Amino acid sequence: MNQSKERRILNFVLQNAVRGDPCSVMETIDKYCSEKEWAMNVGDVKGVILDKTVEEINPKVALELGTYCGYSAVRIARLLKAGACLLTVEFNPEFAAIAKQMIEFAGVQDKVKLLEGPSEVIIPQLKKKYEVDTLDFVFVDHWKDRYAPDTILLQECSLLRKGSVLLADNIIFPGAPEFVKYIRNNPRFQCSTYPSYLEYMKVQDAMEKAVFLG
Ligand SMILES: O=C(CSCCNC(=O)c1cc(-c2ccc(F)cc2)cc(O)c1O)c1ccc(O)c(O)c1
Ligand SMILES: [Mg+2]
Repeated sequence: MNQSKERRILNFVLQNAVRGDPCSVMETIDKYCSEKEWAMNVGDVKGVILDKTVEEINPKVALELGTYCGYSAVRIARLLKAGACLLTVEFNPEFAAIAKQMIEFAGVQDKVKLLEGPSEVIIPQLKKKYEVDTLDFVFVDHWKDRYAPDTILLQECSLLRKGSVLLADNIIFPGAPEFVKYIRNNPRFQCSTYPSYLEYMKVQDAMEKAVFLG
């Protein structure tokens, strides 16, 4: 049976990156996806915006919606301080299996908990099943029509506290118009937009940062 693109990306990392070196894993994925096969990782350009946001917040508890191959989970986890953790949610079992191996190869598995299932099922479980109190940082990068409902769900589940930061990918391309309309018109969020480019392409994209005001 022919391999999936995600399996080809993982194999390229296993054969070319340095085990235990998150930067090597990120660089190797970026090399493959810019030279061989495009894939929907946040990538090296928007990745710098993600890095700066994580470094500014220095989260103890971070959530990622949309793991895919684990690129941004590795990117975020490498910046987490001792005792901090990233919970990352992936709906697709094939992607989750790839991401698990990618996270382990990068050596960040002790900081990352990969949760497999739909975000609308996982989010309501975070407090009781995964012992989360509130989230310091949320990277939103899953199905674009889930951004708004899941932001509402995070609030309904009391998972946000004054100062919690959401960072949403792809608000220009593919776009998340319902989310942008919801978050920018919501007085409980302080929003800022970071223009950038779609991963590995000369196509405009942007990230939206939203600080929950409580
Ligand atoms: O992860 C998923 C679904 S797949 C990843 C979503 N991401 C995208 O669709 C995505 C797409 C593009 C893109 C696609 C086609 C183009 F022509 C150009 C760009 C770029 C990105 O940066 C992306 O992030 C998930 C769904 C439900 C859950 O409940 C859950 O927990 C997880
Ligand atoms: Mg994305």
